[in-house]
Amino acid sequence: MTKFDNFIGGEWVAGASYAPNVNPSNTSDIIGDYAVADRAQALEAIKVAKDAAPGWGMSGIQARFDALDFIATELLARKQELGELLSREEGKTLAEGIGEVARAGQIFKYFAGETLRITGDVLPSTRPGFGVEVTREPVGVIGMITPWNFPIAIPAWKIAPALAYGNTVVFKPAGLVPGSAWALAEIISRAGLPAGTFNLVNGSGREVGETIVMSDDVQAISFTGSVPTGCDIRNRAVARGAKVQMEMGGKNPLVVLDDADLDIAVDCALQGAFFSTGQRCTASSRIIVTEGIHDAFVDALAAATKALKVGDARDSSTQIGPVVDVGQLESNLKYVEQALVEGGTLVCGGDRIKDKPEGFYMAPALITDTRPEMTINREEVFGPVASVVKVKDYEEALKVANDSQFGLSSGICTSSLKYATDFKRRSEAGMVMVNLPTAGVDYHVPFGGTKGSSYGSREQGAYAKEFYTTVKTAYTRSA
Ligand SMILES: NC(=O)C1=CN([C@@H]2O[C@H](COP(=O)(O)OP(=O)(O)OC[C@H]3O[C@@H](n4cnc5c(N)ncnc54)[C@H](OP(=O)(O)O)[C@@H]3O)[C@@H](O)[C@H]2O)C=CC1
Ligand SMILES: O=C(O)CCC(=O)C(=O)O
Repeated sequence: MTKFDNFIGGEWVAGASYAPNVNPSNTSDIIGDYAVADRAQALEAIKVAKDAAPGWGMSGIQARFDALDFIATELLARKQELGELLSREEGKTLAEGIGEVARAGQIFKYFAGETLRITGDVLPSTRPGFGVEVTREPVGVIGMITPWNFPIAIPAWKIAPALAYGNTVVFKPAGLVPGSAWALAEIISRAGLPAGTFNLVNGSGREVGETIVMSDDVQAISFTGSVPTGCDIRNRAVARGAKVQMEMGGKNPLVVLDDADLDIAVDCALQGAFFSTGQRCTASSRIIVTEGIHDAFVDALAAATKALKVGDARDSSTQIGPVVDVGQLESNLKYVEQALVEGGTLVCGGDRIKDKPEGFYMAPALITDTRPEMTINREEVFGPVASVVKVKDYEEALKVANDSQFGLSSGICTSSLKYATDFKRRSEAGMVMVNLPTAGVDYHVPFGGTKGSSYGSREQGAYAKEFYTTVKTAYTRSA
């Protein structure tokens, strides 16, 4: 079995132990054994990142551009091969896996360009004879803790801006998907960065993650993952004075109004709820439908859901891959069961697919007759499960849509400019979609939410610099 090491201080370093990377489409397929770092190795990665920070922070923008452009170009050239690896270890379809690798490449291209666009301000002072300059400086060492559902795009949208703005990186990927992280690290290892600038420390959240969170030598933490883990990290990192940025999920509403185009609405719901096996923080897990279109919409969505082909992620005919692991599968099934106990009606799916015991396959679940206060409409499921809430009119739909502890993404299907405009203004979400699925975003604009979904400044696009830089104001006596 091939062994894959961690990357610390410019060297490939054996793990304190190794863990197998299992294919969720077929659990007899082991992709490789991946290094698992211990606390001492995490501390070593932090130390070398700290040592490298002054040098990389003072590096020229051409060196940063060249490194990021190199990474981008290789990711784009190898998107088929790396997309296949991603599908094999995470379970999203091959098309989605290839698309995600391409997206990671585009993110690196974008931030390569951003290195050439770092600006500041030159101002007169209020005092005669003085000048003022406002510049963007690196923050220092950035710790990155990432989830399993976007194993290359989420690391890319944290690592690329961190390096572009002159920071060094300690990257801890999710334990379930070390393969994409390793492949990305291997490309970065050849990008010409000084030793210690970028470090991969695959290891457990409890040991490696906590070491990163609690180290005073890590100036900032960027995290994506679950609410409990994110809140715990935020509380501890903020208490020691670190800068933090958290993306912690959603319970994203898709509103369907009577005047919606039925085909567009069904397509948005189907894609938003079930594609990527529903394992997206932007998934449309609450579908809020006005009463005039409700029955026709549910009938059409049920027919489309039943027709979805669930299967091996790398089979080209598959539309929905497996759930990522057995724990997530069991959790999804429990949420379906609880929705029925609380009064929901199961229209289709909601069970493990019996004739595919080799993987973690679940039939996409559509549940109707749900009420806003039911557990299924309050908590993030993170699987192929959608619930429908019937409402009287637009105002009630908006109220139900906003009635959530989360506020990541929201959507509306309507042919009315008036309702679309009003929804964009009054929806309490960080990202709003009109006649589009709640999931599926561009890489050059901000990503993030309101309320319990996010904390700290936005990720992606030019707004990323708020997190990855600190502002310095310099005064000069010029006369
Ligand atoms: N918002 C989103 O994009 C995502 C949301 N989720 C939600 O989270 C649920 C559970 O998924 P799970 O993967 O366990 O999510 P977690 O939030 O537990 O994991 C996310 C990352 O945090 C790490 N981590 C875990 N515990 C700690 C800790 N104490 N200190 C520092 N880092 C830590 C994990 O490491 P390790 O993998 O080694 O445990 C992983 O890298 C899902 O069912 C889903 O609801 C999950 C993934 C993404
Ligand atoms: O909607 C997308 O494309 C991005 C979603 C995402 O980042 C997530 O679900 O974690």
